[in-house]
Amino acid sequence: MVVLTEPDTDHLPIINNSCKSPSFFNDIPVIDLSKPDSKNLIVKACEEFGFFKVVNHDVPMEFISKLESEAIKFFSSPLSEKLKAGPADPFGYGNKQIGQSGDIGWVEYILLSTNCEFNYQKFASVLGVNPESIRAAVNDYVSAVKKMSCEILEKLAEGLKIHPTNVFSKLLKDEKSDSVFRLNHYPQCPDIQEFNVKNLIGFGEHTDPQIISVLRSNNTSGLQILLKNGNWFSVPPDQNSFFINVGDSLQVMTNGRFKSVKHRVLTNTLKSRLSMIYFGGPPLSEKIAPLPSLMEGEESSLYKEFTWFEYKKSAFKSRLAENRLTLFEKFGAS
Ligand SMILES: C=C1C[C@]23C[C@@]1(O)CC[C@H]2[C@@]12CC[C@H](O)[C@@](C)(C(=O)O1)[C@H]2[C@@H]3C(=O)O
Ligand SMILES: O=C(O)CCC(=O)C(=O)O
Ligand SMILES: [Fe+2]
Repeated sequence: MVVLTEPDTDHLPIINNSCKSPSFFNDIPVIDLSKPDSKNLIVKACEEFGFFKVVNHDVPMEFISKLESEAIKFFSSPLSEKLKAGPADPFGYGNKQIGQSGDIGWVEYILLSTNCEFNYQKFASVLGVNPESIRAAVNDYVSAVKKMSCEILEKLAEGLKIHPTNVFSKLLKDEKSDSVFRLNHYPQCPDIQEFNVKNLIGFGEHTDPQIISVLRSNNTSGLQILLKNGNWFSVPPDQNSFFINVGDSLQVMTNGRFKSVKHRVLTNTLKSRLSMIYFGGPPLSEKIAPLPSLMEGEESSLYKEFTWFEYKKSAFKSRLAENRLTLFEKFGAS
């Protein structure tokens, strides 16, 4: 098994060092959820970038801090202990290997499903604590972030003038919603500087397959998004806010009006990064198709009919950087 020990620059994906470091993207749309005009700003941000930052949210800081401190304790444990909570197949503790198709990055993580009974015992024994305390920390955080995601999706529907406004949020609220939660830890990597390598890939470029992704990180940079002009931009970290990504399924439901945003994480060689991401997905049996109320005039669907189960099955066999929607496009290459 590959473990996260010394950086091995022969095997880790590295960004060409001769490239200029991407600049910070200071024009990220900032959505204040307490403001009445936020619904229109959310639509604009999804159309322009598929990405935005949320402030004035109702997620209690104590839920964030509690989970963050449990995650720090977990990732600071000896590797031999952490490996007992793995391998990620896809759920569990993963180290360097991302997914099942050969992708690697300078990252260790915990991936779990929000609706399946999860084996918290595995994590709790690493921390030497009661599994119930970990379960509670994850559940409190995920429930609050899911509530905020539903609020955002309802505002989005309002902004798009879709009725009823719960078309998207009901998919996350469904008890069979196939949502995922992930804790990513990108250890600091000072040794790498000896190799004159500044940019090591933590999590390679990709889009998220679900409807919406909600990310919170500590104050370490690393996240980058690809803009329509083909340039990568670094997202200034903000531990008090959330960053929202449009996922592939929302792209399909809006018939391409919103694009799922390509993003990646480069490691910060001096500081470790810790991120928590909630991926809101529909039930497995849900048909993913453009909403009829969004189709204008003679507009026809850009996508073949498929269920989330079919998409997920195909997505989880793909490489990280692949365009997973191509297979499902009506007029695509396939
Ligand atoms: C290489 C892969 C990892 C991934 C499954 C996949 O085959 C392609 C999509 C990847 C992704 C990206 C967003 C989320 O982090 C994730 C959990 C997901 O739903 O799709 C991961 C998958 C993973 O890490 O298993
Ligand atoms: O860890 C991060 O900051 C982002 C990771 C990510 O994009 C993912 O897990 O899908
Ligand atoms: Fe992602």
